[in-house]
Amino acid sequence: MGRKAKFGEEKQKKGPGRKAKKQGDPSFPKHLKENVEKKLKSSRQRKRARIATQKLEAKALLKEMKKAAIIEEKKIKSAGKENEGIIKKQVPRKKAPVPVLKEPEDSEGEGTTEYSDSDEELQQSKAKKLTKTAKKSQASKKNLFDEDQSEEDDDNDEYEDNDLDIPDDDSESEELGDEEIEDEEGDEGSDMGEEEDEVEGDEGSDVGEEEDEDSNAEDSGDEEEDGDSDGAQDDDYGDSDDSDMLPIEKANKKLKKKMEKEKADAAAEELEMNVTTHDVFQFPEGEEVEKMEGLQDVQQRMKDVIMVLSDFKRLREPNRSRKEYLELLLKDLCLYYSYNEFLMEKLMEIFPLSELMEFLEASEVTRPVTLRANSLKTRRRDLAQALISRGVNLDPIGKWTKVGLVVFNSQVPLGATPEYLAGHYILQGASSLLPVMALAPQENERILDMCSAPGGKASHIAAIMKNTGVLFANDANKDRIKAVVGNFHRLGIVNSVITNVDGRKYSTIMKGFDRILLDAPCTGTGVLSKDPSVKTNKDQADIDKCVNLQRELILSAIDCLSSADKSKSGGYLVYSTCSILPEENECVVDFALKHRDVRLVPTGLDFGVDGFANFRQHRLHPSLKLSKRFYPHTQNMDGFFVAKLQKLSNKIPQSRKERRIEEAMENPEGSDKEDSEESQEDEKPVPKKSGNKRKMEEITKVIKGDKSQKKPKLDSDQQLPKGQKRHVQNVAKNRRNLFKMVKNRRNLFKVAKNRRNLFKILKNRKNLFRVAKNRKNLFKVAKNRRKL
Ligand SMILES: C[S@@+](CC[C@H](N)C(=O)[O-])C[C@H]1O[C@@H](n2cnc3c(N)ncnc32)[C@H](O)[C@@H]1O
Repeated sequence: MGRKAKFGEEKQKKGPGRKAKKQGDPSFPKHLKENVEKKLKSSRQRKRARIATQKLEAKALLKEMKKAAIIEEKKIKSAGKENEGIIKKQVPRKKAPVPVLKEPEDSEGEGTTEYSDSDEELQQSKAKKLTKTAKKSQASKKNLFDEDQSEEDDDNDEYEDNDLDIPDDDSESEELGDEEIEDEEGDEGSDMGEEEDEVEGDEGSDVGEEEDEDSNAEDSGDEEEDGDSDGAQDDDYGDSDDSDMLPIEKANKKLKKKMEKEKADAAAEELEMNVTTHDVFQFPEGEEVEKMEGLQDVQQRMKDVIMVLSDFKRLREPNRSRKEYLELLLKDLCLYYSYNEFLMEKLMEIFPLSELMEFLEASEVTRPVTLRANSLKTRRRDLAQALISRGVNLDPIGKWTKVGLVVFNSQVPLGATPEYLAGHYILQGASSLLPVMALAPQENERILDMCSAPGGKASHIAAIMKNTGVLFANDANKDRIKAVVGNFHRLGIVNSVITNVDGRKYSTIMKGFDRILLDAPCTGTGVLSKDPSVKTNKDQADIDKCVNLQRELILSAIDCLSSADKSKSGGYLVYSTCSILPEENECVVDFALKHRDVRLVPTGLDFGVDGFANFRQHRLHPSLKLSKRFYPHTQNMDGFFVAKLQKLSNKIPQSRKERRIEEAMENPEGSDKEDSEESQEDEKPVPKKSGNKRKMEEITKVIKGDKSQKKPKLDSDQQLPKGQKRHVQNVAKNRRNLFKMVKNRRNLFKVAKNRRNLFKILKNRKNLFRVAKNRKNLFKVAKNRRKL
């Protein structure tokens, strides 16, 4: 039998039964006493009362689930698209508490009891739970690192430091820890307000009446009652399949249905919007192009144009070309994302439209703060523990690095913690770990970082070398080199020589390095979120300037390198930039492949996008696919390029063009094929001599007649159509002129020859005068002699 409500009476002591312990007797205000007594006469009414209570429970749960779903959705949005991403755990261990709904399946009784509290109680219990789990969360992280430590105490190598990888099946405490974070966020609370009201409103309308009438018949506690209640639920939900379900399960089912419906509605809405767009979008005329009310209009037009371009045949306006649509899109993209047209065009050449949008969006979002644990001074797990205890929320970056940590939020400035000052870590973008990993430095090697300031990658190299061998850290910028000195001191690097030399001249100073990192100066088009000024201040001249410097630096770096046959460990060069422009990346490496005896080898990085082997008019070496590109929209890291080269010998191969010129000099009659591709790639101009030679050959051909070409047989001029006749006449005229030119030239030669002869004659004349003078003198001498 169910417990009866006691109106105004003192509580009766109960026995030690489970239910008696769990729940006190229900009590009601006295003024309701009479009504309730009347209304609690039939068992049917009591059943209905139970249903009402269950409904209440379900509503409360529903509300919780909605809250969690909204918070989760917000988090996912803010975390950006990281599905493919390497830094996946930017929003770590945050799960909507939806799975909690399954709990009652395993432990029915508990589930019912746990969620049968009133709304307020539920909130209170949650708050308590959160306070507990807030502590638990930090503790659990510590434990995680502790476990790693005990497992890997003998592990000193950062490449083997496989510690912090958090299992996918996150612990409960982690989930709850996140709930805590969610609750702390004030704005979420305000977002939820509306939702709560809605739910409460629903409650009122659904069960308000029954609640008033029957809420005192809460818990029967015997089996007969349970059976009845099932029946009652059947009545209520009208679904015989649901009869065995707990209210929580029903609530879950209901929520799922609601979510599906919302999803379907959203899809339908989008479809409708698209269809409308198809019908409505008209290419703007004249001033309409500039006349946009706001960014939303621009955005809508961009979407429309992309849609048209995606199915151009069907959706275009008949008299409009693809170029026109692209130009309109270019304008809108520049306006919407604040780029200059030059850079936007460059980006449009690199990415297909859909990917371009992803890239642009990702470039609007700042990348997560990441740091590298300095393995010379600490282990990543120890550092993580220390920082966690200071209120830093962090995680390993990903499985691909053993030293990187991503920071979600911090209560302390990361550049001023005792750990930072003691050199236990350095703040470094995730992407800047990649070139060093590709370089794979070894202990006791001689390594050069040609452009090292401020020393992030160089210090990473030194750490992997474990302070053995010699690391030359160079930079041409005197001021920036100071940062290298500072960082090296802080990080405890003692195997390094810091130099301040123009990298282009380094090979004249020092050679014979086992490995070289050339992290070249570049336009910075991969780090737009860090430096948005790049969006507007770059032009072709900047790119050309960078490319020329990069070409010179890469050749110089190769010249500094030991070749594979001389260096025990290989003679490797890693070329990297934080630009995504192929001109600064693949094209520079391709240039090096043509001008030095090097080959591309795999970077060893098993993620990222393959480099371009073809790009627009550039036909690059196929092995350029071995290079790697990294983008903010695919890896959630700065845009980056990494290529690894191995030097095979010190030979300097001639470029094809140089070979051709030499051949032409040796054999002027030889073939003179044009290689358009190379003429674009190579900077060196063709010597004038060869150009004149070619011109002369052409002239001779015209004069003598090109035997290789069939002459058209002409019977008479009358037989030719008008246009051709004129052409033939022109050719004849030109031919005559050429003859004249050649004749004149010959005459000029003759004139010159005659001039030369005249000079000779004059010279002879002078000599004759001299002879005559001498003769006169001789006569005088003879005369004097005779006199004597
Ligand atoms: C991309 S930054 C290098 C970043 C560095 N590798 C790091 O990880 O901290 C490029 C560097 O190249 C340097 N640089 C520019 N021209 C140079 C040259 N001709 N020779 C050597 N270094 C140069 C710049 O001063 C700049 O510090």
